[in-house]
Amino acid sequence: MAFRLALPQIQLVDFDPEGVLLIRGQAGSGKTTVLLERAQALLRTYPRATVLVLAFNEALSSRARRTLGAAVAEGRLEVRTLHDWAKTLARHEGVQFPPGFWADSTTRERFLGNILKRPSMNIQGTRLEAWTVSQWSDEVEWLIGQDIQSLEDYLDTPRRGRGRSGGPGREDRAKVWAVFEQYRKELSAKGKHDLHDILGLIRKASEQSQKPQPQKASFDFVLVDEVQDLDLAWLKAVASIARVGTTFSGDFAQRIYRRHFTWKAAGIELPPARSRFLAGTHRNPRAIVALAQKVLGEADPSADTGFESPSPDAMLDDGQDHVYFIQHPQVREARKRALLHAVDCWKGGRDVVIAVPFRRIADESIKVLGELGTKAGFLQRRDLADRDGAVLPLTTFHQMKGLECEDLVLLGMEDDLFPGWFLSDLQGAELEDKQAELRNLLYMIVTRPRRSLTLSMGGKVCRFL
Ligand SMILES: Nc1ncnc2c1ncn2[C@@H]1O[C@H](COP(=O)(O)OP(=O)(O)OP(=O)(O)O)[C@@H](O)[C@H]1O
Repeated sequence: MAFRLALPQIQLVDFDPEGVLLIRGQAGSGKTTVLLERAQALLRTYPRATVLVLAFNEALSSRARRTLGAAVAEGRLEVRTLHDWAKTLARHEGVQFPPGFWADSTTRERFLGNILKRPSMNIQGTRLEAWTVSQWSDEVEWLIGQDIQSLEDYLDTPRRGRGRSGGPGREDRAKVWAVFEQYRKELSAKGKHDLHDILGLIRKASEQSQKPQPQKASFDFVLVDEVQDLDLAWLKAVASIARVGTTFSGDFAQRIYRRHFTWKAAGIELPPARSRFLAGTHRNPRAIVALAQKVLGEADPSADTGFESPSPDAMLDDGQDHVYFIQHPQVREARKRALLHAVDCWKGGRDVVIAVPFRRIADESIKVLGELGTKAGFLQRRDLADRDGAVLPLTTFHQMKGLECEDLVLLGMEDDLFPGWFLSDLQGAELEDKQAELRNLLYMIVTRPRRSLTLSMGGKVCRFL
């Protein structure tokens, strides 16, 4: 590590290893750094302990592996995504994964589409008839994510959490439940498993091993990054792994998916003394933090999870302006200028990333860059985390979660595109929920760069800026 940890960070690295610790903090405050340092400190203190680091996705597990290289190589510590861990566990217990085992959202929608055509589902003539397959798929994902096991549970579960306000009324839930049960039955009959259903997979492994806790399910210490984006069912799965202590880190202002949990519902005791906040940023210059604060506005993503807005203290400040707006009445021209700026940075050997709200804009931009003689590529997952400058990287906002770069260029900051495109057809509480989620997404993405942020927009500027 090229720097010394600050005192509040050291205190969290060394914080009592037994029980639960939650490390909260604003973007760039060093949550992941502290989490990974803590994993190493635990190994130093308890050389025979088993340690599992759960990263949110492949890009972040790649970052963690790089930092924890030696311990991973020696087999003293495992770094996995939650999905990967559940899969390894299930495989160890003899669960088979034949081709086509996983039902992703496209497969889920196909199954649901077929089920919904059947008159026996009794949807005709109800409000549910107006639902799109993608709304059905969202509701199924919510049922899985909240670990709802019966119609009674479904009727009793409050519609809490962002993105849930528009759920079906009580009178329609029995019908939704029938569709959900049918989906599960048909999926199982075809030997498939819903990709979102991690807890279900672990339960399958338990049944197979005929033990309450399958072998290899436990580690002495578990450290979980980006906890804000876990679903309740995932958190329940995680909560049962550690024999001694679990450390979570996360920032609820960066919750960018429609998922929700409460610690209590997951069976996790979290006394206030064990929920610690890291203030300040070690990543962003002052101008970027100021913009990030504006983006977040008055948002309160979740009162029960202890959100705090970014602090103006401890920002990096070298007296320069690091936020650039590229505005032009024509979107195409604004984008071209922003792309040329990115090319300049890239040719100057800087670690620049271009991020866009939709894949389509990335593909169009790669074409434009090709015409300008620059080799650009769409990168995601590990390729993005391990980028080496061979191509000028483009990616979507979500892919940059937990990552950082030197310079960031954002395309598509026109209001009718971001957030407008995502909000069409929404009203009332659902509209507000979605807006809040997109604010978080924009907050996350604008806080990625260490040096400069460039935003391109043609026409009306994104309302969050
Ligand atoms: N004490 C420190 N001194 C200097 N740099 C630091 C310090 N702590 C962390 N950093 C650096 O600051 C950056 C942000 O750290 P990190 O990614 O751990 O923050 P985070 O809170 O997890 O961020 P985010 O929530 O935005 O993903 C990294 O480049 C990290 O190396």
